[in-house]
Amino acid sequence: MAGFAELGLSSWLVEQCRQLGLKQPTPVQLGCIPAILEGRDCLGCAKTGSGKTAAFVLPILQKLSEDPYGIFCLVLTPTRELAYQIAEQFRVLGKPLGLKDCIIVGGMDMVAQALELSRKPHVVIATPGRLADHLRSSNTFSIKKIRFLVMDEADRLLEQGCTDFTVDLEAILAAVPARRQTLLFSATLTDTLKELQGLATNQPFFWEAQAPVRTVEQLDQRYLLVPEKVKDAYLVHLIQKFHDEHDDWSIIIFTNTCKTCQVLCMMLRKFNFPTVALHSMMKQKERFAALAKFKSSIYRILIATDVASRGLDIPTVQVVINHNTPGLPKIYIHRVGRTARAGRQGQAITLVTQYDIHLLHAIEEQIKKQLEKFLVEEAEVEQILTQVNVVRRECEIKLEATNFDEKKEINKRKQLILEGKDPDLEAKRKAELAKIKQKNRRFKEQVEHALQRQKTSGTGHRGRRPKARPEARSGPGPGLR
Ligand SMILES: Nc1ncnc2c1ncn2[C@@H]1O[C@H](COP(=O)(O)OP(=O)(O)OP(=O)(O)O)[C@@H](O)[C@H]1O
Repeated sequence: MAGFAELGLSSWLVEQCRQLGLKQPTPVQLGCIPAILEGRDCLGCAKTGSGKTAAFVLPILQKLSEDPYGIFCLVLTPTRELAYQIAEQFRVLGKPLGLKDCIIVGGMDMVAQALELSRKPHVVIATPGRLADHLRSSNTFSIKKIRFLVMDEADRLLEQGCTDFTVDLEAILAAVPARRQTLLFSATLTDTLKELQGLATNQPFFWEAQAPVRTVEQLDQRYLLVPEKVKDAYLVHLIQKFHDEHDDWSIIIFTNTCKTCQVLCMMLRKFNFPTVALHSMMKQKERFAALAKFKSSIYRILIATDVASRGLDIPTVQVVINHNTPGLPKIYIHRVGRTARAGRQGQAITLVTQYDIHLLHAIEEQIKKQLEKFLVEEAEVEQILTQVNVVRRECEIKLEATNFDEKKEINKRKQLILEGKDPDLEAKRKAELAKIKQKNRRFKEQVEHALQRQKTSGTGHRGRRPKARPEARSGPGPGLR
């Protein structure tokens, strides 16, 4: 197998890899590094924890060492925490170069960032919203001459989720040169490949890991069927079990909303589990502090929304628990990918309520693997059921007293005003967009059902309009909020 030197990397970079303990390139590194060094655009799709970051950091550092200037490279990433993690890889691998990097993310001081940008760092690592704000409001820096544009978690940057980056990306793309190398990476690139290909037009090199299953082999994936009303008792039971059976344990729990995340964090603390929360309603400093405490194992449980589902590399995480079944298979892939990284073992347990079984099936279909049932001692769960429900209710009441919902609404409005938008108009626009999306989704489901029916009946009637089946019209169950 080729080593880092055979990929065309300079000896100083090979030495940096050795010092970091990277002995052999991973497949995505083997595939992408030579193409990037040749000057080609690159779309790299490989499983979670397979070393995609170094696959772009190493060749960029090599090119930077040949022709150093600032701003040489711009890396875009969907979350603030991920921006810091990528910057760290640049710093460690680029140390002999005296690399200057700059992190531009929301929630941090804008003036200090503007100053840093004006000092022409070699590499800027940014979340789109804050970088676009700087482009709109400041002329003390330019990204007109960048050689590399990297989009990490590229599919997330392009999709129109609850954080929609489209407008900010347009502003950024208008400010970068047409002649550049564009590198796009994710574990789920194939879902948005067409849109992404429009961005990478310079002899694009597409690298995708060939594997029958879309999640890593070392990951033990299970589901636990639980009634909606008592799922928290199962959660507490699961954590207690890991606590009792392992000396050294570390768990990430994913929830669907900031409020659930906060309530569950309070609840788990009441049960004396060392828990920290991470969600977008927290101040940025609190977010960083929480992550640092979890990384250093001061706290063994991180309870988070999907703000932590992508990219975070915390080697000590042995278990991921999905408190809700993710509504999209790709969210599941990224969440469970927080464990079993870089060849390590890991376990993922997804709580599935009576309303979420169709979501579980969709996940299994996408990852091309059936999840096994996780077995628990029901009697043990029953013993704690009432206590857990009472504690959760207490925590809810306590949280409500802090006006959590109201604060969330105010925060949202503040953010929109800062972006120069009218909050009321935005709410209307969002509602309309949601309606259109729902209509499209229903139509897609109807077509899929019709096709499925055609396939099973084997008649193959062509040109017939698909009829809606009642369940296709009913939409997601209450489990999917
Ligand atoms: N060649 C290598 N040999 C051993 N470990 C490696 C190698 N390259 C990277 N790693 C390590 O593997 C871990 C995962 O890498 P990385 O965070 O880049 O994964 P990723 O593919 O970007 O995952 P995700 O899709 O979750 O973002 C890191 O801790 C990194 O240091």
